Amino acid sequence: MTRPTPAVLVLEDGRAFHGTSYGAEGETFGEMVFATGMTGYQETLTDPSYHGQIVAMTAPHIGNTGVNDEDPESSRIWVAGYVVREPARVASNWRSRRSLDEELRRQGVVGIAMPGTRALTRHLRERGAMRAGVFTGPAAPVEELAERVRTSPAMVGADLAKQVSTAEPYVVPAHGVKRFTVAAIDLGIKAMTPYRMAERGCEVHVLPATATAADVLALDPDGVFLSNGPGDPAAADYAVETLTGVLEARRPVFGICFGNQILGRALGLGTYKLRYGHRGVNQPVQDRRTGKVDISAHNHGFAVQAPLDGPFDTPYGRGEVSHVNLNDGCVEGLRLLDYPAFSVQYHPEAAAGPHDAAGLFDEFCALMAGGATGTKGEERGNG
Ligand SMILES: NC(=O)CC[C@H](N)C(=O)O
Repeated sequence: MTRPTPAVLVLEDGRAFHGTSYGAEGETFGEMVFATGMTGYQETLTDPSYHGQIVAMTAPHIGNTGVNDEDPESSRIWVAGYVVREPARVASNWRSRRSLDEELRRQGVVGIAMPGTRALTRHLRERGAMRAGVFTGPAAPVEELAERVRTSPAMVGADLAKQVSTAEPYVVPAHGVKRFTVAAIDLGIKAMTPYRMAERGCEVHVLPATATAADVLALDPDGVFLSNGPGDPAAADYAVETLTGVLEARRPVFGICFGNQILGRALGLGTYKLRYGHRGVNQPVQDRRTGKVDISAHNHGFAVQAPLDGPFDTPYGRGEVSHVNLNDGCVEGLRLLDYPAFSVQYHPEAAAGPHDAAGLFDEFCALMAGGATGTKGEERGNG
């Protein structure tokens, strides 16, 4: 039997974890984060929001159901590196086409299987997300590797949305009768998001991250959607500028995750880096208006800073924090009170699940139907 190739994960603070190579061999650098979903590793790997991050799975056994051709959220794996405790030796599922190990190799994704995923998670929880590197094969001294990690790019200030966005616009047709035209700005969009809108009769025009407000408005959309995406929202001024143009044209707006942060910025709010972020499928989020709690899918390392004690002024009338996270109290949603726009920091498209928040897509459709708010009609009436 051939011996497995050794691998080491080195954090920027010098802590190292030893294991064996999983997936492609080589070396990789990125921000070290952990994801707590027990299911949905394919959706995690292919979520463009993970671009630039090395993801450790806290679920101890990964790869059990192999890799299928239906669940990817984009055309490729985006994680910079992958860390698991114990890879499944057998992939078994009726949809499985190949093993996860094979898929990681096929796509050149460097990973490590190591016993210390729990210690790693506790370390990140105490010290916060930090840069890391995975190195396979005969290892150089850890201090030397840590020094290389410390010279790799940091997540704060990173403008990554443009790197994952579609180069060309494309259209996802409405299922059945078309009710709305949606312009969706792809900052790192997941496949399930336009699908959820198409299911509700939206014809979704997906536009590159650098689309201008003029590009968006040229479609005469009933509503504008801002997607999730990787990187620091403070570095995406172009998206804020586009959204500002859209808000000035008074079109209904819905944003998810990065989109929530961009809406926050367009309203004049700041964003900040969370200590270690939320990545998983069981985060409790409370709707402050109804008190209802949704269990929801998350993947964010930044959050919006907004007043929690009541409505605040924005250039478009009053705004409020619509949702908060019950684990750490951070802002999970924004809503304008005098304008049809809202956003959430989490993932109602539920890929992977849960589906508690799916109704938010219906809320967007209700805003676009616009009877009550009538903003598009108003604008047209005035023009
Ligand atoms: N999934 C996302 O859209 C993530 C948004 C942003 N990159 C963050 O980490 O907070």
